[in-house]
Amino acid sequence: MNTLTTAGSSNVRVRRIEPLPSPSALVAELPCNASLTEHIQRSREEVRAVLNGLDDRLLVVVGPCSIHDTEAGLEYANLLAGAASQHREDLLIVMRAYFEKPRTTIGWKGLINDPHLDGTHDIGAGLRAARGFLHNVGELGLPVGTEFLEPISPQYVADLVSWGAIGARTTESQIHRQLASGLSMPVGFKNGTDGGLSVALDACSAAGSPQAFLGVDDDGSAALVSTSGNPDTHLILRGGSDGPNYSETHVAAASARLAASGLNERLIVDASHANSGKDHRRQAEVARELATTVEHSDAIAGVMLESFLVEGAQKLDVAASGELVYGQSVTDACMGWGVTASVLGDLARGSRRRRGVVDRDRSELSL
Ligand SMILES: O=C[C@H](O)[C@H](O)COP(=O)(O)O
Ligand SMILES: C=C(OP(=O)(O)O)C(=O)O
Repeated sequence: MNTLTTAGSSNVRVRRIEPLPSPSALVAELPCNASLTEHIQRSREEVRAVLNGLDDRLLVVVGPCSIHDTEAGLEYANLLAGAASQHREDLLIVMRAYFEKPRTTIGWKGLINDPHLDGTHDIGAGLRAARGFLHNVGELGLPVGTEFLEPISPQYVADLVSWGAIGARTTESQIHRQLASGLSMPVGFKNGTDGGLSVALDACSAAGSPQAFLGVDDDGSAALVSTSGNPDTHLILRGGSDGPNYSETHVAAASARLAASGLNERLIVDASHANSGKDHRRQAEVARELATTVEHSDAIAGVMLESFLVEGAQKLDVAASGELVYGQSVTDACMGWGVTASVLGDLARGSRRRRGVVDRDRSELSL
């Protein structure tokens, strides 16, 4: 149903306006039951404790650049749940499940915006698919992290999310800082695409403060939203057009700036994006370097990795209905599962050494 009014000077360039289900209607279809609620609350607390240094594990946010096929995403989630359990003493693993993609210019904007990958933009189905996916991954006992891009979509899915990110292209946006101030989970801000840290530091301060802004309520009606501020904001280093920023020197300098600004000096390092030049092979090398840095850097609370079942990326042409390779990214290139499993092992070893736990591999070797 098109509810567009074109009278006079309004909506001159709008083609259609179609109603969507309200957040409360979608939540009622797929409610967050008591055990899921308990899991989400507990995992948010765990993420918070790691970020604040109260839990000495390393947070690892790992998963596809974007979820475009929920079946392949769930197969990946099952593998990751196994790794999360294997490394639970050393790593707090959160699955990266991104449904909204910020684009440099144009391109597929993610499962919520275009779930059929064909330019039909069935956002109602996209919201339902994203919520269903989060529900299924939550049932596996795996916490999920996502990027929040649209200011309205969190009302449909945020109750199932344990960690949130604001991307490099929106960290400077007041709308996204306001949104983060009201989100119920810890939220990381990426540094700017130019590599600048100031925008992310400003974002952490703004999102940590109470805000009042325009939003929607659970019934989808326009509403004034007043927030208390998010005390769990933090920085994510993702490199920039001025080069990577994952080295120990970069991390120490960023941490010192955070401390000087009265912000959490512990941060997350993204091994992908401008820290790897979007090259999945380079990403694995960066991640292994980070595993070594972690051993003697308390500033690194977490690491982000882009990983899927099959390595690399494939081109998505929304106009052509070509076959897609199952389990391979349609946005940025990802590490394949085999390399990911080995990188997780290295990160677990780095975390274990930082925690001062005797490394069995090493002590056995020295016997
Ligand atoms: O992580 C994803 C991409 O890096 C980001 O969405 C920008 O992608 P683009 O430059 O291909 O549009
Ligand atoms: C878009 C992303 O990253 P960035 O904002 O750092 O480009 C992402 O993590 O998917």
